[in-house]
Amino acid sequence: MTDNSDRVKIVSDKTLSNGWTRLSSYELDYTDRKGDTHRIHREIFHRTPAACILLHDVERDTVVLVKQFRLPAHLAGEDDFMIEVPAGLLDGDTPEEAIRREAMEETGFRVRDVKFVFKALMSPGAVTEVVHFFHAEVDLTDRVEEGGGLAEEHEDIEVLEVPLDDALAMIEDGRIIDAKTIMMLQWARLQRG
Ligand SMILES: Nc1nc2c(ncn2[C@@H]2O[C@H](COP(=O)(O)OP(=O)(O)O[C@H]3O[C@H](CO)[C@@H](O)[C@H](O)[C@@H]3O)[C@@H](O)[C@H]2O)c(=O)[nH]1
Ligand SMILES: [Mg+2]
Repeated sequence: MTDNSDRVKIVSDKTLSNGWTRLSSYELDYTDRKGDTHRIHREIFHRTPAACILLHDVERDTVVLVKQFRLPAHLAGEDDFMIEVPAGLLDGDTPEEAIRREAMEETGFRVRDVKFVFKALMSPGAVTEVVHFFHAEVDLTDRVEEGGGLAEEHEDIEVLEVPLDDALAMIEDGRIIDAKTIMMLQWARLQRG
């Protein structure tokens, strides 16, 4: 990693809103590649880290997806119910602990061996969220609970088992528009060779 920290000096950080997610307004002095320093203003959402997982039944070549209401999709004029890979916030756990917990809560699948694949910033211009991506092989005996999400959190999650090829087709026809889900399904396609 290149250390460019001497090119960035945070001048001020003002909290504009401090609800579920903190939104802050920054002033920073940024020194560009030519060596000129500029005062820049940025508004940033301080999102905590998250994890997601592709649960793949290799034998049947199916993947486990979840479908749930997403207000931002509704507001953007897209289908309110998004089809995604299981995901959740780390809530202070390690990424691996968190994704085992979320897989169980959302899908009822017990995850045995889990493989870290990559991590990604999903909206690096404005959002601090880092998502850790995992993969696990599952079979029918791993579905030990119903899933569906936490009732006390008003999660209302439908669990889908979809052939990988059908899920890939759902990217093409626009039924899957969630970035982390598209990334994981494309990754699975590449693994298959
Ligand atoms: N009170 C309150 N609760 C919220 C709010 N936003 C979310 N929640 C609750 O916080 C929990 C978040 O559920 P998780 O399963 O931990 O996260 P997620 O919503 O699935 O988020 C994942 O996918 C998102 C969309 O791709 C990502 O944005 C997110 O970082 C993560 O990867 C849910 O119970 C939801 O009700 C809010 O503004 N206020
Ligand atoms: Mg979730």
